[in-house]
Amino acid sequence: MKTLKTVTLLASKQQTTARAFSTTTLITSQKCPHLNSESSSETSTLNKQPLKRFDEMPGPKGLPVLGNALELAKHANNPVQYFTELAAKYGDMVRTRVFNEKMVLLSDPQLARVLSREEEGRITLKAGRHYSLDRGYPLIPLFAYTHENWNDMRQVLNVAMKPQFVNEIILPQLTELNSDLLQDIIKHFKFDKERQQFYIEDPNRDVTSPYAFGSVLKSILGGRLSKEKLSQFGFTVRQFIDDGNVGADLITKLQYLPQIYKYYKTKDYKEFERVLDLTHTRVERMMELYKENESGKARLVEYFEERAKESNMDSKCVGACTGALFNAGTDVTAKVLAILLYRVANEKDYADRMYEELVTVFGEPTLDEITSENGLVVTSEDLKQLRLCKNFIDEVLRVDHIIPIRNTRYLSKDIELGGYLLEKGTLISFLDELNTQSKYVPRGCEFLPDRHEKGSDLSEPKGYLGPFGRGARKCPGERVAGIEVYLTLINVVRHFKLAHSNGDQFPPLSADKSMMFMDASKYRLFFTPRDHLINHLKQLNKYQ
Ligand code: HEM
Repeated sequence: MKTLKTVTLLASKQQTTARAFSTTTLITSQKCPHLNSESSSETSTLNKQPLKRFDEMPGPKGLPVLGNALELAKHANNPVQYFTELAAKYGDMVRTRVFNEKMVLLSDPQLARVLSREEEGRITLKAGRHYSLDRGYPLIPLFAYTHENWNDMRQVLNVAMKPQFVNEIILPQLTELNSDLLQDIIKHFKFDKERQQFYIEDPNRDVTSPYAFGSVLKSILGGRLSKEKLSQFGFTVRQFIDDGNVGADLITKLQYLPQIYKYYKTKDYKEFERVLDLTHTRVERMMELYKENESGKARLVEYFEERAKESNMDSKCVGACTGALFNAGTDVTAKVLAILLYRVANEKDYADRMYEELVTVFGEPTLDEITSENGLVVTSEDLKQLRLCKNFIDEVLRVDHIIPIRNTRYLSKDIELGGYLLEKGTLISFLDELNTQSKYVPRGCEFLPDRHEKGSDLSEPKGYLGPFGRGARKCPGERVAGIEVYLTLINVVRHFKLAHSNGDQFPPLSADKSMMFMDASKYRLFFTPRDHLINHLKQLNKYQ
């Protein structure tokens, strides 16, 4: 059952309304031009209307004491569908309650943006906190309470977000992985004789996961996943990712169960401890193996160290932040990249146009991009010229977002939001799903990259919450992820034509515990190599 951190509830309804005009933080949203009047989300204080209370917000009827606990528990395996139904029925702000803990489901992306920027409160992952304190490890922001000093550690993570580091570190490091990515794709090719095309059994597992892992490694530690280094790891990339996923599932499960593990190590907690110990040792091992910067180019770890020193933090903090970035940055990006490939396969006209754009910027594709040590050299000047590719990526991130319930904030103070007074301790989650989004974005359910052209009639209204969030808690890996997405798109489109097994329809995403993903066992992804590769693939005996 999903229960949330216990909150101290405020006083009576009368007190609440009386305070409504005084001590709260005002959070408003611009009125969306595509929004009908019924679902307007401007705060009523602008019209000097009294603020409404949480209980006045539309939402499913709850039971005495339990609130909506049973309903939420019933849908725990598919919360996205349930929350989408709630949003369709009750509107942009839906209230639910688990015992005395208040939750709001917010579907207005502009209000979500303002909230993300204004509110720094976030739920604490309790099992991770307990584990770190038990082991004497520093608390990463996800494990710290909002009232604690989480910001010093967060400033270390934020080093990865500095705009100047895209040009100085992230892109120069990641462009060197271009040929590895293409070689890895080819390595996993199987030939479908009937279709006379190649396919990859599981693009996420086989290609995009190792690439996402390797990209975090390269940008932070400047290292490559060479055979020699891998043999010294003592673990495989797959094991790192799989154990990370086990840890993520268990931390979510333990969050919603009584914290018995504080007194007695339950089976789940022991397993959680085991995988976290493994991750910890593995990150330490990688930091040791790549202590010397083998790339000869700037890398992030030195800047993490510098930032940590400024706040008098020791090297353990740098290790903890590096671990957090590996954990948070691999699985999610791998899933996004796999979906991107299916989109390229689905949008054939766009893929052709992107190919032309890439030829204009980089020239005709060559075999050397696959066989040379680093592959195609991509600079930030090149990226600036890739307008179609940029629009395509923006649309993939808008339409195919894999975390539809996200940017959750745990109110650290009372606020006014969308005409309501919401009390400290309320949990607000943003639901970003096409049906709800299409109230704000013209033809929002359609995949139309050109909407991201400046001045397009179909553009998202200004002030939208992007896929990585905003404010102090936004994703610190945004720039690393952004470059990974670009480079994957560039390399794949230059060398292959893609198709999938679901005809003209984009294959529907599946849901696992908290994320959406493309299920490759249901929908196959096919590759047709461009002409310059055919001999190479014949020499590799791939056509059998
Ligand atoms: C396309 C891929 C990615 C998407 C869509 C994504 C999205 C997000 C979102 C929505 C959040 C929560 C933000 C909030 O609460 O407002 C987040 C947090 C986070 N992301 Fe990402 N992310 C991606 C890739 C990455 C990468 C590559 C890294 C590491 C290099 C990373 C590291 C993190 C970390 C460490 C946090 C937690 C930050 C904290 O504790 O304050 N992410 N991400």
